[in-house]
Amino acid sequence: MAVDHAAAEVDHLAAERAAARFDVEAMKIAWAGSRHAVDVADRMARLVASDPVFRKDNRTMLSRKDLFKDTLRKAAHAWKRIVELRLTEEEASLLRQYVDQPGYVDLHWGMFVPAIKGQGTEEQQKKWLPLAYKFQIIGCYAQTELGHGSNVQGLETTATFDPMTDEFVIHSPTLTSSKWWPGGLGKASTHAVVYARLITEGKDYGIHGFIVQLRSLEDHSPLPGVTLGDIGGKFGSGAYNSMDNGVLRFDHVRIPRDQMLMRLSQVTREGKYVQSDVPKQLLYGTMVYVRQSIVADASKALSRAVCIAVRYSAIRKQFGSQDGGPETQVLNYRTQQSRLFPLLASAYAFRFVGDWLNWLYTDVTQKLEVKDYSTLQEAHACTAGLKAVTTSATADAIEECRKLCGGHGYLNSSGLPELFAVYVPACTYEGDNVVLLLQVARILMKTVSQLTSGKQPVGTMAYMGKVQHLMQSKCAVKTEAFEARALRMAVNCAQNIGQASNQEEGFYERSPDLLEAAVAHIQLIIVTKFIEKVHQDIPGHGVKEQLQNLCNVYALYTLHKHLGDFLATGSLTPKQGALANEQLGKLYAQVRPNAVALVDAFNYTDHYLGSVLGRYDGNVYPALYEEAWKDPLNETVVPEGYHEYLRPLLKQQLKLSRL
Ligand SMILES: CCCCCCCCCC/C=C\CCCC(=O)SCCNC(=O)CCNC(=O)[C@H](O)C(C)(C)COP(=O)(O)OP(=O)(O)OC[C@H]1O[C@@H](n2cnc3c(N)ncnc32)[C@H](O)[C@@H]1OP(=O)(O)O
Ligand SMILES: Cc1cc2nc3c(=O)[nH]c(=O)nc-3n(C[C@H](O)[C@H](O)[C@H](O)COP(=O)(O)OP(=O)(O)OC[C@H]3O[C@@H](n4cnc5c(N)ncnc54)[C@H](O)[C@@H]3O)c2cc1C
Repeated sequence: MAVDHAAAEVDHLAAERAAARFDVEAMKIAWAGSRHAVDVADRMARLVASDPVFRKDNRTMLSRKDLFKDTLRKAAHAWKRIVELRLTEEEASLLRQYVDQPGYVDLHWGMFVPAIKGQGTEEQQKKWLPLAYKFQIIGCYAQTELGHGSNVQGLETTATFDPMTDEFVIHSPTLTSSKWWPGGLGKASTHAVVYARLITEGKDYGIHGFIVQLRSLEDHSPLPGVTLGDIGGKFGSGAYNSMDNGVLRFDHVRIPRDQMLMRLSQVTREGKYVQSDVPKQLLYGTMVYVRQSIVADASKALSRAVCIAVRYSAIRKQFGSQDGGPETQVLNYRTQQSRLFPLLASAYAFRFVGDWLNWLYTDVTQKLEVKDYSTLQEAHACTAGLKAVTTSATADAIEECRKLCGGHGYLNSSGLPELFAVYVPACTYEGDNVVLLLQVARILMKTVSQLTSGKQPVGTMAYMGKVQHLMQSKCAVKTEAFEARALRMAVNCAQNIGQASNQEEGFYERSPDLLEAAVAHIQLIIVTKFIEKVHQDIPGHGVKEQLQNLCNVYALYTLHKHLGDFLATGSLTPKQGALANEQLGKLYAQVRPNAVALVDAFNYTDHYLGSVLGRYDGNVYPALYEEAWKDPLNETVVPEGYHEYLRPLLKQQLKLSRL
């Protein structure tokens, strides 16, 4: 008798859900942060999913031009709905998230507005923000140039003050000074916050921000002296090609003096440069803000990939029966579990560390308002380091999820290729991950050097103050081992640098080790914040236990993956390392019955997930089959090109065979 495999697969997810040993609804709250957060997210996700304008299943088949126009249409429609429904800022931002298509709006709200808020005076905010809030202007963040991205101090664009006219002259003196990459610049933006070297009274005062109008508000044409366009197609089909990353050159473009963002420093009518009493690093404040939001985004992207891979692994069956009986769900293979469950645990880990980072950012911002700059370094180290570690891990994890889904993972309809292509530049934008980890390493070296002077490290570096204890102790398999590993790696680097002829040379020579020391420090933060989370009061049947398991999986997996560090620094013995690995295997067995419910707790709609493999109902095979027929290649039975290229070839073969 023919078995209806499709019906059997659907039943599988129901059986998986029934087997879960915890309250999924309560876990949704633990994941989202509150009942309110679950409800708002749910409402916005459904609003987007039910609106045909937000359809995205055909995205990878659109040409670049059509994709861009589709992005403009979606952005305009989203704005219309936001205004019509009088959505709050929280609701509007979630709605944009669920539209799930990179576009100029991200940079307008994500960087242009925050740059004016952070670096503009009150007057400048009063003038520019209402225009931006109502979309009467569209803005982008124009910092990176063709020749310089990572090295902000190396930017070449100039803003020279002309006291005769009370204007700045913005100029691109070389090809390499062309602004290159800013999202939204290529086709959509009317304005930009442009970073340029401020020159007044013949002196170069370094990089400052300026609001510059680029396009006419009448017909969108570039203003005189402005040359701009899109920089061209990017990695993957669909994906980040919806974004108009742009190029921009200035030929002596004049702007009024009051368009220099003057909260941090000013130029007077006479051309005098006046430095405010705030640290100049606040110029980098917008980047700090975006880096913390990128950490929150990492858990979103990772949880999407993991949700697809877990559900599909529960559906997919291979081997296990020689006699026609049911085959084994691939989720039951130990290898599948050991590849997948650490990623599931990482999604939760990044979610909680992202929440903590958001708290830290808010706290630092409040302190800055009362001129307390004491936590600026902590904010920089944590945002830079966590951005680097979480985005690298997430990009690798999405690719691993694709492999975990076998051949079907390679299809666009799995959603994974596009998710990867959209996500992977997060390792580069907002600071190349290596460059950011070296920033963390510099702060670690500074902290180690201050230990001897008796200065007590604070915040996430406080553990370094326990130097006597951590350098000597034998550690149990818990946070202390992570602390000892991170501290010992940092101290080793500092000692090696100390032997070099000078500090800079030593830092340069030891930079590969410094990267690893920085990663160890950041992983300690992630583990610590996860542990702190599970120590909180978490309501709901079995929820705390599940989070405890995932926390242990994250910590032990990280330990297993970096066992070399733990052994080399003597933070663990080989026996402890082996025991930790044993324990990890046992934890996977505890995660297994809960895996599907743990990804259900992310509460993603099928629309947002965008994957036939990750469908909530598990009805994978009919959906895959149906999806294939939608490909433009299947619009005709005989392909275009048959008469030109296939038929003559086939006829020729026929003639040859008759010879
Ligand atoms: C709800 C809304 C959500 C919104 C989300 C929106 C997200 C939208 C996503 C859209 C997608 C993509 C957007 C991408 C946008 C971009 O990519 S914008 C461009 C980003 N560019 C970079 O990140 C450049 C990276 N480079 C730098 O940051 C600096 O050049 C670098 C820090 C590497 C070096 O700077 P230098 O000035 O040369 O400084 P140093 O000598 O190394 O350091 C001097 C001291 O300053 C301290 N420092 C450095 N940075 C900061 C900082 N950000 N904050 C505080 N302090 C900082 C550093 O520790 C040194 O301190 P010391 O003197 O030792 O005490
Ligand atoms: C999709 C996307 C969107 C973007 N959006 C914007 C935007 O809206 N606005 C904007 O201004 N910019 C934007 N950017 C630019 C982005 O911020 C830069 O690309 C990023 O900061 C990296 O700089 P870079 O390209 O100069 O890389 P490079 O610094 O040239 O990196 C090349 C290599 O050199 C290495 N390297 C560099 N410096 C060091 C060092 N000191 N020590 C060791 N290794 C080093 C890096 O690790 C990397 O391997 C965007 C980029 C992308 C990809």
